[in-house]
Amino acid sequence: MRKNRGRTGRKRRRKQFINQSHKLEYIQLRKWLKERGFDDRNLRPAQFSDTGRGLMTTKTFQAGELIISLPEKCLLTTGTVLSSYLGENIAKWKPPISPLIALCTFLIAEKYAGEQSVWKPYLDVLPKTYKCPVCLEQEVVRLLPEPLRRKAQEQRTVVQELYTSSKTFFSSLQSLFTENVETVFNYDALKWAWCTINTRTVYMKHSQRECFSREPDVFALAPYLDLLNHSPNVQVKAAFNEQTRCYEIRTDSHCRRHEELFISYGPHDNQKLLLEYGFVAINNPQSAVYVSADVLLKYLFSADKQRNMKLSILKDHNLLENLTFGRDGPSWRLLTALKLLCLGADEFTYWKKVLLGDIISARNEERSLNIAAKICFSLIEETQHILHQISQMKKDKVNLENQLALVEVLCLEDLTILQTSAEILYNLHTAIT
Ligand SMILES: C[S@@+](CC[C@H](N)C(=O)[O-])C[C@H]1O[C@@H](n2cnc3c(N)ncnc32)[C@H](O)[C@@H]1O
Repeated sequence: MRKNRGRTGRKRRRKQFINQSHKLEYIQLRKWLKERGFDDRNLRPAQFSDTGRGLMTTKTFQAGELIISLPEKCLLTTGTVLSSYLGENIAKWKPPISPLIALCTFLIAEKYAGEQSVWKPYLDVLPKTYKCPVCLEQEVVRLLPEPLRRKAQEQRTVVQELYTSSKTFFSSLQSLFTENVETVFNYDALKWAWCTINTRTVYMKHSQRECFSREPDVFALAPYLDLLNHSPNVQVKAAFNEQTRCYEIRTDSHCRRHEELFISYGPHDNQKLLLEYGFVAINNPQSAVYVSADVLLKYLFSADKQRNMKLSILKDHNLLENLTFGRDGPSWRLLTALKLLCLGADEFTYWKKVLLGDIISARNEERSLNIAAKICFSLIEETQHILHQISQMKKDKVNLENQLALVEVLCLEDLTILQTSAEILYNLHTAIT
């Protein structure tokens, strides 16, 4: 069938969106930004069917063009915090707090200030909740694949410890608040501030200040600019321009009028995107399914006399981590680890050649491809099992619908990768037998 290349066809293929710029919160935000020297006419907030809220273009952007230039006055940095009513308390506090906790404190305090906050127009458009793992229910975290599940638990611990270790500093701010500081700076408030910073800041290096601990001071919240969503298929140049004193982003891609304008948050796979930003990108070319060392070892022959030596070689060469299946099949690292593990007793002396990528024997190639296929099939089964669990839970736990939907998308993406890998493995196997 011929593809419809007419106007209607083109229109139908376009993404659905609803312009949001008429909404009071965005009108107020734009007014606030205008007072600080930012008056953009090329981008509009919009709600997109697939990516949620983002920025839509009102003109075509050419590759290399400046898409946004946000004056320093609009940025929220540790400089903003230090020059605020919190500055004196932070400067006095020993041991010094981290730049991150300074920003969290400011966000929580300003949100509490409500109408009184000069940052209100910005705070009003910030998400009320997040979907980073620290915000997910434990029963949802348990459904995540490894190593994401482990990293999700680590993230929870990091935020909990940050809260515990900051409590005495928060108490020192009591004179600034009428309400009990324990109520203002509660765990949920810190989690919200932490996620705001983790998911929305741009990188901006600030010089080390005595009043802060040695942790890097590299964050800036950039109102409006932080409405830009991520696409794994674009590249951008983003930095603070010392001459113009603006935070600027240039895109390397062409973007047509009335489409969503994307930036890149970095070359992240879906596990990293979910961990750091609480979302998953469909058809992410960077994405991969991880094979843990435990899974790999399940397929090691227990009678293999060289088993321990093989394991220590893999460990020494950092080949027990980052073993993956991608859209182009098993990774070089996974196949190399398998080839080494599959060396026969008579082939073991060639282990260095395996690490260099040489073919040792047809037998070794076949064995390693067989095991790769077994692992791939077991991961397919595991992912299908999780998807089944998710569909059950969706019926029983309606309140977890959004969180479950996120894990479901991740699993579906993983399943596509694994099925593609299984096909590639089949073809490779057929080619050598
Ligand atoms: C810097 S903000 C971008 C604007 C955000 N969508 C909003 O409404 O405020 C980063 C957050 O946007 C969301 N996001 C970014 N890119 C996305 C995408 N391609 N698909 C879905 N959500 C995305 C994630 O929730 C992420 O934590």
